Amino acid sequence: MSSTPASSPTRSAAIASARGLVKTYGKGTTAVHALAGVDVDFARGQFTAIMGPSGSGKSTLMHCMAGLDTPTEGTVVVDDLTVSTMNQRQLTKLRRTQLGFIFQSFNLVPTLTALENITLPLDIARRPVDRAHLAAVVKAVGLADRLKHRPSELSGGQQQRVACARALVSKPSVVFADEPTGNLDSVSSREVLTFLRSSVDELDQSVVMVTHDPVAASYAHRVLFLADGLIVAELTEPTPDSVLEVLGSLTRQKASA
Ligand SMILES: Nc1ncnc2c1ncn2[C@@H]1O[C@H](COP(=O)(O)OP(=O)(O)OP(=O)(O)O)[C@@H](O)[C@H]1O
Repeated sequence: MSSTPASSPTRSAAIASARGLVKTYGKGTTAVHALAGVDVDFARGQFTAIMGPSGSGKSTLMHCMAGLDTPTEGTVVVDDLTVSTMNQRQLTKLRRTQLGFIFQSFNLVPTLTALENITLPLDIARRPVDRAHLAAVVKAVGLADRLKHRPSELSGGQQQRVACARALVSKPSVVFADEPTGNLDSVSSREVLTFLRSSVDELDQSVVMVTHDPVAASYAHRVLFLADGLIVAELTEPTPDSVLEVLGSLTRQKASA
């Protein structure tokens, strides 16, 4: 009998997790505890948003999870691989083969077409392009008639949708998105967020997104709230109003502390 991926005893329910995650910048009296002992599980096949005030540790958490930064203490596991003990060569391979990234600033190569940008990670890794998956991703981001355009010939929203397709085309274990709608108007933001959500619901992707925007967070299945380097609250099935309410109560707690 073949077992489905979800029921396999060897696959954990969390696509990425951290235990006792500490990140300290600097030393002695000038030390900044960006992460102060975070325990977190990001569910497989879910869209998770990370929110919190400026300086609460959101980017640091994402960077430690994605092997872009090294934790001071604690363990990070992504798709059953222990990231926190990897050397630079292993981290590079992990990022190239297992992870997808979407940044606020799109980070497309200006001289390449949209299609060449999308397949670039596979070309760099010398991996074959799964044509059926590429077609599904291109269709999902609604870029089929823009594939020959260069980034300068695309709107900001279209450029970010190219970046989304690039992040997904290699079927990564998890996509990390850092403020993906930070440079977009509300219409383009909605397109990108709808795509990210559908990549989870329809393409079985796992997505972790840092955002300041309660509307963006409401597209996620779950929102985690950071304050002073710790996860202090969470919401499932968020709405913009419920997210704003938690953010407001965190701000009030901070003001009265
Ligand atoms: N390379 C660094 N060197 C020193 N301190 C750093 C460094 N990176 C981050 N920090 C500090 O760590 C803390 C957490 O930063 P981080 O960027 O993770 O917060 P954030 O929640 O993502 O903030 P923002 O919403 O403003 O982007 C802040 O106090 C920040 O100043």
